[in-house]
Amino acid sequence: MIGRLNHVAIAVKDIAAATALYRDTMGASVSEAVEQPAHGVTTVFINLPNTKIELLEPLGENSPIAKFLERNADGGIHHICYEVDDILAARDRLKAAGSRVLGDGEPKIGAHGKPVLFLHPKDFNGTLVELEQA
Ligand SMILES: CC[C@@H](C(=O)O)C(=O)SCCNC(=O)CCNC(=O)[C@H](O)C(C)(C)COP(=O)(O)OP(=O)(O)OC[C@H]1O[C@@H](n2cnc3c(N)ncnc32)[C@H](O)[C@@H]1OP(=O)(O)O
Ligand SMILES: [Co+2]
Repeated sequence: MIGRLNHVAIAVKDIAAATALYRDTMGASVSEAVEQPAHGVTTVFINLPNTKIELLEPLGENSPIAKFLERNADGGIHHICYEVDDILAARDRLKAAGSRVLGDGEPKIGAHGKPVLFLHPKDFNGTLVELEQA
């Protein structure tokens, strides 16, 4: 069911500094910072030859990454995102298997303009999983 690795997300307190680190020190190609108010984060994508790194900085008062950054003061790997062909079919299969789909269970439009869903980290070996429709 799951396909390509779309991105690995890293939560950071200072996205400008993290972007400069990847661009200037690591020599990577980086996107502009984009506010994602529906998700409570600002994103920057680091484009690698085989996948992407998504930098996340909290946006607004109820950011879903705020507690994570309280617990991980230096930042850290926050989630991994797999592509699926049919997100509703994937959701229903996962729910039937007992996995918890976060939020109201309905896909939101993600950073790439495509539907996304999140799965509880406690159901996936301590890793928050995002699904994005390919
Ligand atoms: C830009 C759009 C999109 C894209 O297109 O790429 C994005 O990536 S948006 C990214 C941000 N959005 C989200 O993360 C949405 C889904 N997340 C959530 O609903 C919540 O963050 C959460 C995963 C339910 C966690 O909620 P929170 O209130 O922060 O923590 P809890 O105290 O409820 O945590 C319970 C339990 O889970 C552990 N945990 C929390 N976050 C993570 C994580 N990222 N990775 C691994 N484990 C995590 C936490 O430590 C708790 O464990 P215990 O202490 O053992 O109970
Ligand atoms: Co993501």
